Amino acid sequence: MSKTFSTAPKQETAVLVALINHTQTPEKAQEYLDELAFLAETSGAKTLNSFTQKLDRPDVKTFVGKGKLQEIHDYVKAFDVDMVIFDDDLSPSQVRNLEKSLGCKILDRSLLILNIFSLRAKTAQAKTQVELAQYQYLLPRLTNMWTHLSKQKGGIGMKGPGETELETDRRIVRDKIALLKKKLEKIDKQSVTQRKSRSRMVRASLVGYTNVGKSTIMRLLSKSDVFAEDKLFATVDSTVRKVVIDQIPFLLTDTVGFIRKLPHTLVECFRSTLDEIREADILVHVVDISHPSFEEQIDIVNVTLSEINAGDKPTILVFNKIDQFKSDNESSEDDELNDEDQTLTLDQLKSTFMNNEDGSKAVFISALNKENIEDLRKVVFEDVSKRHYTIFPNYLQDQQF
Ligand SMILES: Nc1nc2c(ncn2[C@@H]2O[C@H](COP(=O)(O)OP(=O)(O)OP(=O)(O)O)[C@@H](O)[C@H]2O)c(=O)[nH]1
Ligand SMILES: [Mg+2]
Repeated sequence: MSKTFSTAPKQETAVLVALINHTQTPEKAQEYLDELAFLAETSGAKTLNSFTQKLDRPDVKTFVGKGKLQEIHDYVKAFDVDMVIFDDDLSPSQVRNLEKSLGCKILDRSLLILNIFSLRAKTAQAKTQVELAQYQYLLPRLTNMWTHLSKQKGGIGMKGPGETELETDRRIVRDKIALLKKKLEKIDKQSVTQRKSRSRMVRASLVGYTNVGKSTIMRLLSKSDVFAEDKLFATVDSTVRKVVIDQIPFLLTDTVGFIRKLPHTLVECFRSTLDEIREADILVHVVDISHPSFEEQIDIVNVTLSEINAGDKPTILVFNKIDQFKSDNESSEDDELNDEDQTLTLDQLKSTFMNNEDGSKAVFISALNKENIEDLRKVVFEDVSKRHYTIFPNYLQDQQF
């Protein structure tokens, strides 16, 4: 967290707001706030403070109650904060009320994630997908904040007689959505053709929560230069590389990471990118074992995989960052207040996950220190070659001609 993206003097400042429901422990709530702060940092904002309120359901008008709102207001004024970021989606009227009461930019979690995606997207496909998701997010919220749109687009004859600005804005956004959808359809057709042309190879996809080390592993396995960074959603486009292990070629895809409360519009718009996962023969599910909530993250990834109909593929579980897991445990042993059997040891975790009844495999590695990478290669290779020989029973003979 200490590394910030830029030291430019004009870095925007933010405060975070989250609700804690009765099922959440204070640790869990803190962790969610840390993740939100990480998202804010990734999009370039500096978090100054965070506010929480114990509430099972957000206040319909202002998300938090009156007293809390006053507290946030006083802080925002005192420190001249640029934006307040809420951990859940806000309704248009909540945004309006909050803007009025707090007098600064109001963002919710989806908007933040969409921002990051738009900063990260590189290919035409990803850019179009994000833009579409942004407009779809915008459409139902076109009440107050975006009326400037029509002013920008004014003068190009869009504004019919008797229409209000808002209606014009809505039409502009709807037209834009239709246009982007058409554009995406065209790009998607091209990628389907591309995927078909390489369908003669086994396909494995790296999947997992964001920032777990997928791109780092991709780089190790394919010896290629894939962008990895300690930021959320470093990868938004999927990257495909041909990998050969023991004469058997296969395709390895690095994909966009998943996260809690991933905006639904985003999942929808990324459908074609997620096709890479859906059409994969094998999933390599990467987990950051040093993260306190790695088990919850596994669940979130599994739920998201089911949502895109990729829930029942043969899967290799790769527990990454074992280097950090050790040091975390060592430091907690020094802590006298630490509840002794709170965390399982690495050995205990290994015996839990390596003896899976469903026959799925687990490997424990450190991509950073290149620990157990040969094991990983072996396990991936076993599954790839099994699959390969089912598709091409005579592969080695064929190769001789
Ligand atoms: N300590 C430790 N750090 C690691 C390990 N593997 C990767 N990292 C770091 O974790 C961060 C995220 O790695 P990435 O490879 O970008 O993760 P990713 O899953 O591709 O992330 P997204 O593309 O953002 O979803 C980087 O700072 C890596 O250097 C590891 O084994 N140990
Ligand atoms: Mg990545």
